[in-house]
Amino acid sequence: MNTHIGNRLQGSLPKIGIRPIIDGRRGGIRESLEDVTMEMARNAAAFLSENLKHSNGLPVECVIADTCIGGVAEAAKAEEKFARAGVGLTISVTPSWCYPTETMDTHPTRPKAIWGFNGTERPGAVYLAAVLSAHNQKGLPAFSIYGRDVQDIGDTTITPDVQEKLLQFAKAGLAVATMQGKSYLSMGSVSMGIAGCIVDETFFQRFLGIRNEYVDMTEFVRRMELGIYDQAEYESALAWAKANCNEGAEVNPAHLQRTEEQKAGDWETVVKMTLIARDLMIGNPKLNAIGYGEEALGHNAIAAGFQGQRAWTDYFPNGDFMEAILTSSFDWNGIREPYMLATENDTLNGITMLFGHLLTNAAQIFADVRTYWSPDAVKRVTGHQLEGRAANGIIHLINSGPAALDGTGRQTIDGQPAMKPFWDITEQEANDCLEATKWSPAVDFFRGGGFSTDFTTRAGMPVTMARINLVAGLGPVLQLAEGYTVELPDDVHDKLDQRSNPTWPTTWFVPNLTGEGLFKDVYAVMNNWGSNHAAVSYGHIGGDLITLASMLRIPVSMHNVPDDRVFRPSMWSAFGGMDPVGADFRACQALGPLYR
Ligand SMILES: C[C@H](O)[C@@H](O)[C@@H](O)C(=O)CO
Ligand SMILES: [Mn+2]
Repeated sequence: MNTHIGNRLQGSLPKIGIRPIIDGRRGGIRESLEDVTMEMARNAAAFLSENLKHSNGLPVECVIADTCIGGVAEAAKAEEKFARAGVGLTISVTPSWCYPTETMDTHPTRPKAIWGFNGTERPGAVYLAAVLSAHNQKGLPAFSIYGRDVQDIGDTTITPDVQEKLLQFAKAGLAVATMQGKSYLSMGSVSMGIAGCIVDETFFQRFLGIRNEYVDMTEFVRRMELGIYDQAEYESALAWAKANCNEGAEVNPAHLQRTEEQKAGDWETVVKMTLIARDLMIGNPKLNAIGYGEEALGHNAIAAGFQGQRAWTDYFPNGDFMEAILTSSFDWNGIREPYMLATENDTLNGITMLFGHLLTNAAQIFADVRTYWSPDAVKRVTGHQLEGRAANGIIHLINSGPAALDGTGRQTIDGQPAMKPFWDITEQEANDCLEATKWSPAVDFFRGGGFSTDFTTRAGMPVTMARINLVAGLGPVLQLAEGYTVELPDDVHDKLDQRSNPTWPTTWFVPNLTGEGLFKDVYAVMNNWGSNHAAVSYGHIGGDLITLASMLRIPVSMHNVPDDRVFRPSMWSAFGGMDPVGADFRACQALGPLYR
């Protein structure tokens, strides 16, 4: 049962502003267009509200300007209404010719789209072309939505191609607006010299509109020792963990095994850590009641990371239970929105997870990009010939201990494995995810013990792996690969898993190949990955990620998304539409980050 709506964060949910644009000439023209234009706006609003939800489960609201916008006075009035309502992105709609610079949305940072009706009784497409040229000339990029087939004026249906573009734009625009003003919370600092953990405040502030917050991991010790957590919740959480988390095999040599007594203590610690990390991220009113008003507020963190190794894990139980449970869509409180929490405080992977979450509303898998297994290598080691989707080789995604339990693939859509928004997950599915997961005593890397998440993702799940990298002289770049999860015969899996780490969560991934360049073969994808980590989202969401990246002015260095799902502001084609990858880099560089 969906007992919780989403996470409590400060700041209102962004709305979509709909701007009905009209030819302002009175005495016949404007009058003839009023109804059809407003109707187009109402249709767009209804369609978006019916099809979109915020990641916390609440419906997306649209705000329509009070009147059609025929000139600058009405544009300003709409703007005033939008500012009051908290509009985070706009869609201008029109079936007719109107006056571009007098009616356009000139907000400097808000994502914008224009839907120009494809009819010819009145020239909506002429306006669309003219207003896009104005946007491009003024450096205010806008997305162009233009139906493929001519419709009759007054036809209120939104054709499937237009629907797709409205949704792709709106999802990415909502993600941009949702991130704005929130925080990323680093719990600890840089783990084991991993560069992605270094907080680049300029990136957060200027590209994402996110502020950076920091706490030392000693804060966990203080809260555990002084009892700064909700005692009643702690008891129910511990009881739930005991009842629902199956302990996995002990694989440590005898001299490294922790005693039963130590393990019992470790369970108490990891449950407390989970409560504390969540309270640090979003606060907890219960702490107010026990005299900790400041702690009750939290850090308004839409995403966070936990350093773990090694300052913490050399002495305390590792963060695997905390990271796995918080990034999952359920816990002792029931089914709820997953938290975006990066292992090793890899801030760049944490933000990639956040992108995936805001675009899919579902949990994300944090993974080490560990091994490319060629068909020959698998054959040599196991005697097995890879076949089917795995025939060209596989990439072993395996995080160093935790991953969202949604990653087991035990939720389904039409019988196929999926990771779903929390409001679509059934209690049975949550139980199946728990059932498919073992919690094994941590291995030798973790001197302080803890319990790692061991599962194997079910085959046949369409997924997208992605990663933001920071590159000197370039800034942030996004890379992504759409593909599928696969499974191997048990004995083959075990042989490969044993070589890596049998106590950690495995996703066998196969990218969709194009036969050329970075997607020439599976090896090329592995070989061109920009770091040790990736975030894995449910579905083929490369198109949505590309749209979002373009809004933030983050170029995409590597993707395998078919052309018809690449949707960027119209300005991009002027930077060299014959060479879309190069054009993306040039456009992002010329515009600079979204926020100054
Ligand atoms: C346990 C190891 O130290 C792992 O944490 C390490 O291989 C990584 O995950 C690096 O990202
Ligand atoms: Mn790692």
